[in-house]
Amino acid sequence: MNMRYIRQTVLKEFGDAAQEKLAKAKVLVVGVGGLGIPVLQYLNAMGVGTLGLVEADTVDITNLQRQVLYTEAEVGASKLATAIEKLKAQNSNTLFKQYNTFLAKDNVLDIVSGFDVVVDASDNFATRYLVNDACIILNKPFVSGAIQGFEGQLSVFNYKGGPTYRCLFPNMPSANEIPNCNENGVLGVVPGIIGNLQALETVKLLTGVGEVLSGELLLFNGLHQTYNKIKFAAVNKNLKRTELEDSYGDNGCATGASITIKEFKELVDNNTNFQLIDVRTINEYNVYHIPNSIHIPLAELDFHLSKIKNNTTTYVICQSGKRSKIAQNQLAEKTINVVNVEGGINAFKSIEIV
Ligand SMILES: Nc1ncnc2c1ncn2[C@@H]1O[C@H](COP(=O)(O)OP(=O)(O)OP(=O)(O)O)[C@@H](O)[C@H]1O
Repeated sequence: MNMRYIRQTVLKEFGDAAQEKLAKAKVLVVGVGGLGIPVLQYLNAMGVGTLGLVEADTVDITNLQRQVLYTEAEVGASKLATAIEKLKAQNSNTLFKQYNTFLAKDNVLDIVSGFDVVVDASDNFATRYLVNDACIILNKPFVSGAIQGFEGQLSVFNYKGGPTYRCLFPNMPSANEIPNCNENGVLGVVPGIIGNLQALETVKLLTGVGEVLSGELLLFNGLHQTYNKIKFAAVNKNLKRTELEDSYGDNGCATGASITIKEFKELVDNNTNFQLIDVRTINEYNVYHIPNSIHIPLAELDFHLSKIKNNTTTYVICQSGKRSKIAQNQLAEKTINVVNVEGGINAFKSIEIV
């Protein structure tokens, strides 16, 4: 008998049988932020045998009000490395698989295939649809959580033939339907609540104890302390899929840091030491560019990675902010973290004139 887990194995509904199932389980957690941290801490504490972590972001000062695993001293450090170190100290029996990348179309099937369950703890639609579609192709359930403001949502998708994310939300919202993440506040404790509920659903799903929240969406409102459930049905055409979509757009605002044009302008005006990659075409670059920027057109990015030094903060800019976002995601897949300059040269020129 393993004393470590006695307080849960003593529960007659749980017992040694459920504990053994946890020990054999392999769970992939996508994103080690507000939701991913409580998910990982509890699954690790409770004895899930293998935990996979996908993350390529670094700790930001604005993360600390909700990402409670990280400390002030770790601002700027890799979330993945920092989290793994702490989780290993928490439970040395767990096998950790680390993926220092953002989950993307070209890596999702490889990564997800090694796990029994996926917990989506990311914060953007592109990743949610990607996880959903990969889980359908590979026939894996996934535990989904989402938060905004004082509210959160929770459901388990693709569980034993149950509805998928697309049965509830058939298509990815267009860019102008997605709120700007900078305006997207969240009360620190809310991801803690939803993340813990995701951990609970994962444990139930793995052990067969209790009822899994499949075909139902839990809506949590922190201001009124209400938990409502709505039921939804499977839509046949969404249950089968053999291929990913051609594109999942970019990963929204969450997959990499960005800087407002005002903040960026201050850096330029103060001659702060940084590296700026300009990913526009040569014509655009010749018309106007920020002094000392390094020109690498987006289409040639992969061939010029050696031009990007990794010992300084790197910003990436284009004309309006769209291509630079794509470049940022492309670089993130090569585990190169860059900061996107919001609004690009257009925005830079407009405040230069003011
Ligand atoms: N495709 C992805 N693959 C892996 N991790 C992802 C992916 N998309 C988002 N994430 C990660 O999920 C986490 C979500 O955390 P959270 O919602 O608390 O916000 P954040 O991105 O850390 O902060 P902010 O939104 O304030 O910039 C982030 O650490 C982010 O890097």
